[in-house]
Amino acid sequence: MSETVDAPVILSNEPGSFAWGVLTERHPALIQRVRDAFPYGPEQRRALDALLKESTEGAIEPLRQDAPDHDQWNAWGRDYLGRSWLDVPFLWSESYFYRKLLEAVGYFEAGPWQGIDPFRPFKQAELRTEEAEAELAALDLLALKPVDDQAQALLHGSLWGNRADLGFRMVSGNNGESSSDTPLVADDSEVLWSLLPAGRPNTVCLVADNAGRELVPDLLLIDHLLGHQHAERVVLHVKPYPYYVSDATTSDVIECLRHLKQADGVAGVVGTRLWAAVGRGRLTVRAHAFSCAPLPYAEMPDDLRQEFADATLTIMKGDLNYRRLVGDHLWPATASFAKRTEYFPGPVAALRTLKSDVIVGLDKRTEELLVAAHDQRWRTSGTHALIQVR
Ligand SMILES: O=P(O)(O)OC[C@@]1(O)O[C@H](CO)[C@@H](O)[C@@H]1O
Repeated sequence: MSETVDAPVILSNEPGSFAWGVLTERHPALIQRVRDAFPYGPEQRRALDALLKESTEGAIEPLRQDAPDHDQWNAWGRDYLGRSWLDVPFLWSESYFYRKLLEAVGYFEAGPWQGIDPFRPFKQAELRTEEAEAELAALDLLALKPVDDQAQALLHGSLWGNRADLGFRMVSGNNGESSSDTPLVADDSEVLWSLLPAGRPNTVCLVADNAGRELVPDLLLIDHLLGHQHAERVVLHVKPYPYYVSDATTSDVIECLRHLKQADGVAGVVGTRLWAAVGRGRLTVRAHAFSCAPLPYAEMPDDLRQEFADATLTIMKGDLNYRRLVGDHLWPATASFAKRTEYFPGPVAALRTLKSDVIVGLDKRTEELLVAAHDQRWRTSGTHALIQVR
């Protein structure tokens, strides 16, 4: 099979497949959770029920005529509206589901529910778990270690933080604990550090994934990059609106910074430093509309392309960003990461735990060992992780 031409686009219509499970099990469970988490009135409850019915039994319907992005989604969905949710590309249907969930709860509509993040209670609870507290307390000990060890630990903290994804944990039963003793299936961390020599005017774009227990370690890594002159400036890309359950928005960044700032010990010092870095423009938060587009990064608009082109390194966090980076296709696992990302306008690194079928850049031996030990579950179970750089 020619890796660049023929790898099939992932759909959700194969019973038992990962994508099928997301649409038929994960999404209904999420609707129920959101319904239970807020005292929604009859209008929102009816709309949530309608979304459940539509997404499990019906055909894909357009957004409300008065939705601000109605025309945009109609254009993106030209080939998909009216079809079964299971029969269209998984990346598109999953992204559209989150957009429709916001419509159901009145997120964009003038009125009392406007701007209320339906996932906020779950994100908030995340920050206050015992494990999250322990992770912050561990910074006091880490600060005593050699700087290189700190750097590697913070990189791994950010990487494994990606396992703390609420959508994933709702169904897998995974408790979000780190598997950081599992060897990475690909590890280009040396290349990553070599791209960020200290003392140069480097700009790093970090394209965030989840809030809470992923965003906190991302911020800790950013503080290290700034503090040890690996970056003069960091641009933190977040979602312009709630998405994929726990994806970070600007509000989540503020919440995490406040949380850090109020913590004891080193965590509190880091929080104060990051707060000041935002004030000085060394850390910028960016919420580009394309971050919530149902499209691969290969189709990014020119302004975003220019931003990534200008960066010394772009770090893509998480599974969804990985799917968008390499394309949501069933590539052979040994397909080249460099080739899949050659369109990207600058150096790019992926930090991701494996939570969907997409994977490239493995060597044959690694793939064989993974298949022998775990059948195909290693691709989606979140027990494995990678750092890939081009
Ligand atoms: O991007 P993230 O948070 O790492 O992962 C998102 C995720 O949990 O959601 C999708 C299924 O709902 C999959 O792409 C992936 O497993």
